[in-house]
Amino acid sequence: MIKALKFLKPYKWGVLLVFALVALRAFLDLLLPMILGWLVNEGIGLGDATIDPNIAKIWEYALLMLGATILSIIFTIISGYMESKISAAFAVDLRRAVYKKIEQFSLREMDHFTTSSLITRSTNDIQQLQNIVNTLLRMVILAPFLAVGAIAFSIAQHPTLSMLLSVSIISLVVMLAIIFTITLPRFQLMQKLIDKLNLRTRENLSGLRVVRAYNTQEFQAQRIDEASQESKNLNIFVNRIMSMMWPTMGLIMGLTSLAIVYLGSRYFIGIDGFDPGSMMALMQYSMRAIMAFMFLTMIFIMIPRAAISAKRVMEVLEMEIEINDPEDPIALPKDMKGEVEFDNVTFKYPDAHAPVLSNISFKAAAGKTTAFIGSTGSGKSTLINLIPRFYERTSGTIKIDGIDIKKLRQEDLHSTMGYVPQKGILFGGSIKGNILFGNTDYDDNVMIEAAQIAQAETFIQEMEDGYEHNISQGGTNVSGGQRQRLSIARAIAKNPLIYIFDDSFSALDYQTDQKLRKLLDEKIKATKLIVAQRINTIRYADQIIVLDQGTIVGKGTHHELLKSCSVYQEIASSQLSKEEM
Ligand SMILES: Nc1ncnc2c1ncn2[C@@H]1O[C@H](COP(=O)(O)OP(=O)(O)OP(=O)(O)O)[C@@H](O)[C@H]1O
Repeated sequence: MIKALKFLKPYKWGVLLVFALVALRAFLDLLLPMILGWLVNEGIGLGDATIDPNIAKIWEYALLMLGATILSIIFTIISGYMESKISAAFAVDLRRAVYKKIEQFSLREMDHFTTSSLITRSTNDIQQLQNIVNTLLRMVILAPFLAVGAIAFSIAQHPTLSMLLSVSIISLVVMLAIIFTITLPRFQLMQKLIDKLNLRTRENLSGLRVVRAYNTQEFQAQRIDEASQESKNLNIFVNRIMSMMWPTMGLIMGLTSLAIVYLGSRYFIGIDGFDPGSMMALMQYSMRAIMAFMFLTMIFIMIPRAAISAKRVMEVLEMEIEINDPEDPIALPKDMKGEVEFDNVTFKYPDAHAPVLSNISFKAAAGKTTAFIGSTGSGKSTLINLIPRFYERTSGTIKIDGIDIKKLRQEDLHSTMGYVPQKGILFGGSIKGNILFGNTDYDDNVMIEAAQIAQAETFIQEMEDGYEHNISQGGTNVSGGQRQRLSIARAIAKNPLIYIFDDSFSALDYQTDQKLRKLLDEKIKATKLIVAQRINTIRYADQIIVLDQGTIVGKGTHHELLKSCSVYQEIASSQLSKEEM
């Protein structure tokens, strides 16, 4: 919690001003009952029927009370405005920091938190913290100030009667302690249930078509309903208990007033200068003291609740990032060629028992095409993901032009690469924006040539606004093949040294696949690393690496492998005709 509150540091002067305003307000609030007491005694003259009301005094004290109230309102408005502004700015800073941190996450850290939980943490949890900061700014000074002030003034009015307050305050604190002992542990559970609800809703919405096609709407709805019921039941339970808080407090306040009036008028009035004005003031101070203890208890209660959200947010911010830039990075040489080398690389997923890649060694020559093939789950995507350091190899070395990629800044490393993921990913915005995503020159000719090579130009031109056509969020208004081609065009427009195609041609028809690869070979002289399922996509590659259960079982050209590698032969025979073989 304290660590999260450090994000308030840039606003320390604002916070101090709020505290000063709140203290002034509390001071004015404490003056009011005293002035009321004077007004009653000196103005109305209650308790002595022989004295006429002193209208001048009533006016004087009434105006004094009005002035104090107006000032208090002004301070409250200004401090309220500042509290909202500071807490909103605090939330923005925190959200920005969380987002910045998540951006540095490797896939390992993303797997650790899960996307849904990261969304809840950066929205709901930060919102909770914003609310708490807002409330704390107001109460952290007000509550102790009012509590001490109200009790001191009560004692000054009548030490014996003010003992009643201790009974009221103890009952209040006991009542609140019971309520919060029951509810607090449930708050943590509540955040977890929100995570779960988010996860299920997200899963269901992104797989909506599959859900419909398999007529499992009811089953899915039931799963969401289950999560939502759990959250609902818990919310109802917590709110039911919390709803007892205000009425009980009202009861305690009422009983305290009653006791003061009864005991005061019966036993103490007229003794030792205890007059009706003092009794009224004492009543008002008691109310304020009870309120103050209510605020104080709420602070103690809110802090653990906020601490839960703060902990979840700080977990993200403090997550040790596995993949960091080296302290003393090597600058990218100017004349890079783009040779990629794996030297005895082994990789194990964090929670897995066995490595998915073992002792991988190969060299992908600069400017040549190296392809990876193997059965599903053989480790092709994992291998290719190690090159941009999306995952960190467990042992061995990966080099580009002889430089260990660990010795490069990640930004430099990524600047050498055009990465096309298995699932074409597009962003909301124009086609142009998507293609020129990594091209800092924003050159239209580059865009058009990239689209031509990627076989995307024809369908782009058929669209009403051509390159300005709007891509909806997640690229849902283009087909799978179009999405892949636009992703490929994006990599080409970046003009990288090394291309990484992670099964990026799978949604293309045979003809388009052929044309695209032909143009890639003719026009692009960079190093190409291609993961593919189809032999036809890679048969002309300069080198083909065959993977089986995470190890290399064959290396060579199509013809060499057909002769020497049984796994390759098996894949080829399942895909090619006898003549092609
Ligand atoms: N994030 C992950 N955490 C743990 N294990 C994983 C993770 N991703 C993949 N795996 C496991 O690693 C192995 C290799 O997966 P990978 O995706 O690299 O295979 P692939 O050859 O690319 O498969 P495909 O051709 O089906 O895409 C599989 O057994 C898979 O279950």
